[in-house]
Amino acid sequence: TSEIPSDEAIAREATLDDIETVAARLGLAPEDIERYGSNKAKLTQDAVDTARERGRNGSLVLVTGITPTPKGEGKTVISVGLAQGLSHLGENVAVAVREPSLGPVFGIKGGAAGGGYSQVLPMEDINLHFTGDIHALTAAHNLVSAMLDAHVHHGNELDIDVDRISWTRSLDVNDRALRETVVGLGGSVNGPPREDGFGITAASELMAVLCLASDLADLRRRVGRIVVASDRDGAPVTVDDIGATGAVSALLRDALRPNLVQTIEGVPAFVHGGPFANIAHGTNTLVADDVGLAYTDYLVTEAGFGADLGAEKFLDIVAREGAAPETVVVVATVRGLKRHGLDMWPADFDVLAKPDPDAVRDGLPNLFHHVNTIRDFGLPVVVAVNRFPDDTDAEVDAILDACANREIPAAVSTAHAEGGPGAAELAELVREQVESGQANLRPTYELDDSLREKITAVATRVYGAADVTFSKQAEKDLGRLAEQGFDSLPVCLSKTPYSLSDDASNTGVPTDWTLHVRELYPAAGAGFVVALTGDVMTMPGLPAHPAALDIDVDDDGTIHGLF
Ligand SMILES: Nc1ncnc2c1ncn2[C@@H]1O[C@H](COP(=O)(O)OP(=O)(O)O)[C@@H](O)[C@H]1O
Ligand SMILES: O=COP(=O)(O)O
Ligand SMILES: [Mg+2]
Repeated sequence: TSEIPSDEAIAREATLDDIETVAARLGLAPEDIERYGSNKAKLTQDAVDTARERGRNGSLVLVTGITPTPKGEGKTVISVGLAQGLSHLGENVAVAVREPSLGPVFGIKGGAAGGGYSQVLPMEDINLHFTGDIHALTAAHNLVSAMLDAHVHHGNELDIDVDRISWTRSLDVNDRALRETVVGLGGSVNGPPREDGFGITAASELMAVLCLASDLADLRRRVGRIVVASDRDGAPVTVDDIGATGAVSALLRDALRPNLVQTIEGVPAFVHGGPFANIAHGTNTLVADDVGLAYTDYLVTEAGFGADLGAEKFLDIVAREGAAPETVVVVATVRGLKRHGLDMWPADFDVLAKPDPDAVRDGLPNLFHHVNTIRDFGLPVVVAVNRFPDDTDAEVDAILDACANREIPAAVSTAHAEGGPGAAELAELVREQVESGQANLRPTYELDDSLREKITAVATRVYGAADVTFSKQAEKDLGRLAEQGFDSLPVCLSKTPYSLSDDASNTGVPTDWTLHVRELYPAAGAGFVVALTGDVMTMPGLPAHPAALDIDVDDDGTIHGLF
């Protein structure tokens, strides 16, 4: 067992700088921030506008990873640790990560604020209510639902087909009981009854819109374009059509401004936006990246799950409008590679804790698949071996030796246990790769490719699929999307994160497999088409022993059990 105190104990021991001191490290004056207490702030609109004028001077470093276990392999920890490591090298640096969703906080994964001596603080605030952005998104999302049902109730002038309302409701909770619901029961005063359901707020298209909008005017245009239903002629009905655009934009006005906090070592941290990468595009807001790049020389940011999900979506969707990375860090862990080497699903963490260098070696093909994917995008890669306390030298060396044999720059990080100094070697390697100037991003597909070609390109070149099949429903969707002019949008594939394929039990690098696309729908506001594969759900469920069982608060207000 590791002798490192719990994340919560470390967070409680930490002394935080006043948020104005942190802002000053970015060259921001007190009037550039709106304080939310002494350790949190939002940037003012003026500060965001000034950042836009300054342009993206800094270099973006994207952190991704191998195909993970359900506990995650440490991308957020490495993102924070690397930013602290670069700061120790004297670099002007910030980190940008997503805001944790209450779903995983009370579910399996816990918070997403990093961990150990590489976490962003104040951890409790960030993991719970923070500055209210996710609450605002939930309210805005459900206002659209309420106005949609009210429109149907009061005469349905738009002739909305109640059996083809694609906009379900949202809550920031893991609750499988809400996946399929019926609303409008109780007679005509409440009706008409219809099938509905809930997705987790992280999966709401409003979350994606918040993360991709460049400013309030752009957010408003995107909100208005969101397709919420079809009418009885099959034509799309949008948020504009039901008149909800203004109210929704008003609810999201403050949420659009980036949140500023700090890492445990005082490095400025933007925590803003929170889409997951299996059911959405999985990276923080474009605004936070732009502000971070305007005020620093290095901005470290993370894309969710493995490189086949968050990184592919960052590079093929976000980087088309936002900044492209100068270097990509692929995080590998002994436990994550062992799981592949042992062909293990579900992950048994007791077995994974047992030293087994051979199993680590047998799992390496998964790491090299992701390294090759990033190199195919035209970007330099650095492998970060995120060392856990019980990892043995033999297991760590198995990874380092194999990287050395393939001339892949790699470094061990002990940033979880030691903070920035634990990522010094990693920071040196990353700085070298950034300064090499070799980055030359080339996306997986062109926007004028058909949706079918785009999906096939991602499936074969990034996932390693041999072929792609489209269900009858998906074939119909392809036709309708082309008719409605959505063919020129990028694609956002919704897939299990636990396998390169659409079947979580396929570990390592599956070969000779076919990706099954079952349905597609337009995220016209976010500006991409979502393709559903396998049985990925937009509303996760709680496990038998959810983290919530171990969370409590003392009478003096001290919260326990968050991690
Ligand atoms: N080196 C490490 N030692 C111990 N725990 C770690 C280490 N790296 C990550 N963790 C823990 O593992 C979990 C997943 O880490 P996280 O950075 O959130 O992964 P990801 O962002 O890839 O999902 C978190 O609870 C984190 O505190
Ligand atoms: O979207 C998932 O993000 P993590 O991989 O950081 O949990
Ligand atoms: Mg993370």
